[in-house]
Amino acid sequence: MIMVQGEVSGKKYTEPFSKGVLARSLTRAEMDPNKAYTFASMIEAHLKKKKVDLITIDELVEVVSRHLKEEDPEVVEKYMLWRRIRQCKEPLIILIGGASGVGTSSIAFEVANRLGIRNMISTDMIREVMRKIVSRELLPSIYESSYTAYQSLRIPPPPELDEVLIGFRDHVDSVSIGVEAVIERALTEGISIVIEGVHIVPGFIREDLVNKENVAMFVLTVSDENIHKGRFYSRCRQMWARRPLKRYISYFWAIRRIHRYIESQAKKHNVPVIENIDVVTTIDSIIKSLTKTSVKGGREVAEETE
Ligand SMILES: Nc1ncnc2c1ncn2[C@@H]1O[C@H](COP(=O)(O)OP(=O)(O)O)[C@@H](O)[C@H]1O
Ligand SMILES: O=C(O)[C@@H](COP(=O)(O)O)OP(=O)(O)O
Repeated sequence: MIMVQGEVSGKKYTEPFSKGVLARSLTRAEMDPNKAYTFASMIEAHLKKKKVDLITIDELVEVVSRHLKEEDPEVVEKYMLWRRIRQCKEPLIILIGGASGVGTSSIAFEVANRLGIRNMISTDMIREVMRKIVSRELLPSIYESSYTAYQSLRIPPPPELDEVLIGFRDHVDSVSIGVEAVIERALTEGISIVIEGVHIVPGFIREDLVNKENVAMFVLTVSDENIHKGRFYSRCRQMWARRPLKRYISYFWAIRRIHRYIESQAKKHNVPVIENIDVVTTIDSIIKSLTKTSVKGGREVAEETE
């Protein structure tokens, strides 16, 4: 049997070589699942032929990338990027924001999947919990949607100010307290997590949290209004969708204003803005950006995920 030796927090461990585990990491680098399994079997055969009975993870990665270079040069680049992110000692907290409908939940799911992160929460859920704790009288804006929050303002803003944005800011300001609590808990427990939704707005979450090396924020945009509108149609087509299309379409004008505001906040706070047209391109830019910024130095693995 071939044993693989890894290291967690300075402690060495060994486990049997698994074609399934290797194949899964290759599919995360976008290799076709069937091909990934065949490739993993080929690596196993190669190690057996070389009479290897113990191999370190680093050596295994070297063997895999050497063979991958011949097989599929594109996958090797993605595989190495994925490895670098996994080599971070700290938990990874990924925040994905954007106006309703730009694709934060779809992209968060894909990113979590690609990185093997098992925890994901939407800010809508955080808001829902907060609604059970705080009364409507005390905090009326969180009982609204982000794009209708302006209707709950107790004192109408002066006419020169945009009431939609005043309402939105109020709404996000409150939900951000819940978002901060989730980030703090994840940091304390050492849990990697993806948090997504319209309440992830640059400038609203405490700086001491967002400035941490292992906390990364992204803002998604869809510049073309028609494409953005189309996303509501595609979302509501799903059989289980319970969100009324009419509501999003009738407030689409407000959602677009919020879209512009979130984008401007991202630019002001140097948060990467990613145009979410093609899912694969969006995910690739998030993963690339993560290796450049939040995972500085490529440190030793905290294998939470496998
Ligand atoms: N890059 C993309 N290309 C095509 N459709 C997308 C893309 N991102 C999201 N969608 C689709 O757009 C709709 C809205 O996406 P969703 O993730 O629910 O948005 P949000 O969570 O930001 O409101 C869904 O039907 C989703 O499948
Ligand atoms: O407040 C909001 O803008 C949306 C955000 O949800 P997503 O569209 O981003 O999933 O929630 P709603 O109140 O419509 O359920």
